[in-house]
Amino acid sequence: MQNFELGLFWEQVLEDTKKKMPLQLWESTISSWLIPLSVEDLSIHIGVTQDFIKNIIEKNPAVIGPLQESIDQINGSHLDIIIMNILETTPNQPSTQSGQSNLKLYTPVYDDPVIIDTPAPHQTTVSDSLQSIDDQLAAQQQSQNQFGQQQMVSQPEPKKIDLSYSNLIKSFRFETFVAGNSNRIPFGAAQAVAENPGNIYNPLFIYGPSGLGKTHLMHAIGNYIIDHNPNLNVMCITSEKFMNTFVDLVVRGRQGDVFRNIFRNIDVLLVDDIQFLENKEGTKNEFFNTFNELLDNQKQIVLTSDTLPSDMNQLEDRLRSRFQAGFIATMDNPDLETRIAIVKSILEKYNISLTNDAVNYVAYQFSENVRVLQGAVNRLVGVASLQNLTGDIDYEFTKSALEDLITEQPVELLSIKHIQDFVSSYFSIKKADLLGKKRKIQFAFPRQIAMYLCRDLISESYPQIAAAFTRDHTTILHAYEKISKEMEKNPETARIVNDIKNKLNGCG
Ligand SMILES: Nc1ncnc2c1ncn2[C@@H]1O[C@H](COP(=O)(O)OP(=O)(O)OP(=O)(O)O)[C@@H](O)[C@H]1O
Repeated sequence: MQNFELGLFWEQVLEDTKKKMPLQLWESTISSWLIPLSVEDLSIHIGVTQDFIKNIIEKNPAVIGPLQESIDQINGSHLDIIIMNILETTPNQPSTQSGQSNLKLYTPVYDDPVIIDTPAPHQTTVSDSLQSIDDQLAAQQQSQNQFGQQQMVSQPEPKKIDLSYSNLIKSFRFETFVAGNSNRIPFGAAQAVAENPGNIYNPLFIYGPSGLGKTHLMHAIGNYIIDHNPNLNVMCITSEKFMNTFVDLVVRGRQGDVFRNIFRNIDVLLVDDIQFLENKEGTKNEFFNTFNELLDNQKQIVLTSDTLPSDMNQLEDRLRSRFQAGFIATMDNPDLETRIAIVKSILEKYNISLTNDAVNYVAYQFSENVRVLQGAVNRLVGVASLQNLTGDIDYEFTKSALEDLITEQPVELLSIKHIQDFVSSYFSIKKADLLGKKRKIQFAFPRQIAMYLCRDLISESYPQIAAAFTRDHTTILHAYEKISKEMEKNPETARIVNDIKNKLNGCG
């Protein structure tokens, strides 16, 4: 097992299991949930991020059967499958009973699989690796400073590094990104950069909390440029990979020229999670040099970070001011409308549909970030396919399938009744008048707005809204069109409707 490449092995397992199971089931279980961790002795360790996934995989013969078969076939002999919840594993916890064997960790980052050989029993986390790289760097710089030149200590052979491809995730494109109020500015800035690299918003600094789509937007820029401008060299790299490359080539390999040449030839540099460079002294300096050289030559730079440059306390002023010199685009948490659109776009991919109240329920309950929302939809799809559900998934099924993912007090679902109550109190009219037949403007206008919102905000069907207002569905259609046009013509109507929407969404 000395040369065992877990990344390649897993790719074959994915390919093989895909042939053995219904595509939908494969996509919603094996391909999206499992993270290969290591192969030790006679077992393969596979990580998941939630206990229920472990249960679903282990207990379902339609999933565990093909998985076991493929693993054994590709390995050439039987391997016990051990599924573990990686979020419950503490960094220093021994991950093997056997004690001293070498553990191969596969880090599922976007770029090439990284095999990190670490002596068991201590499992190495990404941040451990980063720390140790930085320690080596610091040690080398110390020896350089002390003796004025590089000490001739024996160094391991430099690793051959392939940076000839761009590491872009193909599915992260502008077309697959749902734009809404919370991300319209970064979305627009990203499109502008993609259409005109090097000439506008340089560097583009995409900032926001975890899971809101920063990486997606950055890859979308890269994919767009490659499609429309194939002559440009695009490099997409995590700050961790930048650091590893620097250490391998410059620190261990003493091939600084090679390193600089690689980066000198880039037209578009996309660096994810730049905040990790904040404390890495040597790498930070090299990054500054690379960054300056590219900017001076009008090459495009895009950075993502969950920390604003002004809050990166360890960053030197010269780098901070360089980061701030371009455009900082902030991603906010998506509002309800955008979340509903995201849920629908994920469901489209799976070719599965939910009733409106089920969609609203998911979008309402999982508001933390898009990654969490995606996880909930994937889980729902997984549970539905395991039960061979056909037709629209309804509210009750959705609620029970996602029940244990909801840790806080469930949020009350936005419904037609909720909108009717809110609109009548917003305009200080009685609910009976909102629902009644009086045609005076002070009742008719709020009534039409309420009808419009039931359609626009929670996507209820016209017949359902009609029933709730005891009207014909053509009346609802008319109200919807009237308010839509009125909002375009009259800024005051637009302001009122948006104000109600924000308040209903909990943002006002
Ligand atoms: N507006 C959106 N439309 C469609 N998908 C989205 C959107 N926002 C986020 N996603 C999806 O959510 C997931 C998480 O997004 P992403 O990895 O880009 O987040 P991030 O902000 O870079 O998070 P982190 O800081 O943790 O790296 C991805 O699968 C991405 O495609």
